[in-house]
Amino acid sequence: MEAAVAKWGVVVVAAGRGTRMGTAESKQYLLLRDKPILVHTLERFQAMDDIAEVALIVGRQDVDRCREFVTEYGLHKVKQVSAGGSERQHSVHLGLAALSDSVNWVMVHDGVRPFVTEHAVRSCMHKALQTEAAVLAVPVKDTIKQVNETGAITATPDRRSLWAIQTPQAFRRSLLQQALDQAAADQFLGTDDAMAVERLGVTVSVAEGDYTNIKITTPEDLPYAEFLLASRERERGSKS
Ligand SMILES: Nc1ccn([C@@H]2O[C@H](COP(=O)(O)OP(=O)(O)OP(=O)(O)O)[C@@H](O)[C@H]2O)c(=O)n1
Ligand SMILES: C[C@](O)(CO)[C@H](O)COP(=O)(O)O
Repeated sequence: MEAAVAKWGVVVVAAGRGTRMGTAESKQYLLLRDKPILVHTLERFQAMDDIAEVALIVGRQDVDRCREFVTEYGLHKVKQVSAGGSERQHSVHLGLAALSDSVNWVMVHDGVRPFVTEHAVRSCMHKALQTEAAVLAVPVKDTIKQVNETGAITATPDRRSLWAIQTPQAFRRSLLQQALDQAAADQFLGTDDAMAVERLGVTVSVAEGDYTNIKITTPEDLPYAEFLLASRERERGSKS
């Protein structure tokens, strides 16, 4: 039997409130130089030939302005802009349902990770095609301690086995669908997409990414994001 051709879709989740950022405007709409953070993120996938379509999941109150961004910034791979759920995992579940039926491989990406590189996305896609499920990650640089509610250290896991997990997270679509359906049925909530797949007993692989693929989360991330943007522009300028 002939192997089905991979058709990739991306679910970009941006329906969070950005509580840890603490700004009146949700963090995904804060301007990084001249454009909202979310637009920078969408442009990463817009530029990749092997991405067929993007489903963008945002807060219900932001659907209209995001549809306007799609037109204003020429983000024609964004085929769907729809409302998310109360938790990230619910937003991912809704995004998966919004992709065209013909999409058979999927990546999930945080709308607030605008510095992911094409090289890193490709290595995640490649690893997923080999193994069914893969996430970008970097080895942790600090020593990590487990601390109890009284503030006492209870364990120091071996750092050599610890990785900080990022997005994109890439899966055969049917596998992620099964995992999220099961998680919903069991009322299981994970903090990333891989957790739903792991609990099915399926191995999720790691593709090594970059430390610069930050999730813009707290106020001190903003000046670093400006710095990263300026560095990327300098790099592009020196290549052209
Ligand atoms: N119900 C939710 C919650 C989060 N997200 C998205 O998931 C990504 C990663 O989440 P996080 O950084 O935690 O964003 P927020 O939930 O917005 O932040 P906070 O936890 O500080 O409120 C973000 O792009 C966020 O918009 C989402 O689509 N739907
Ligand atoms: C999916 C994720 O970005 C991987 O690091 C992260 O777990 C999202 O978590 P958050 O609690 O929504 O910040």
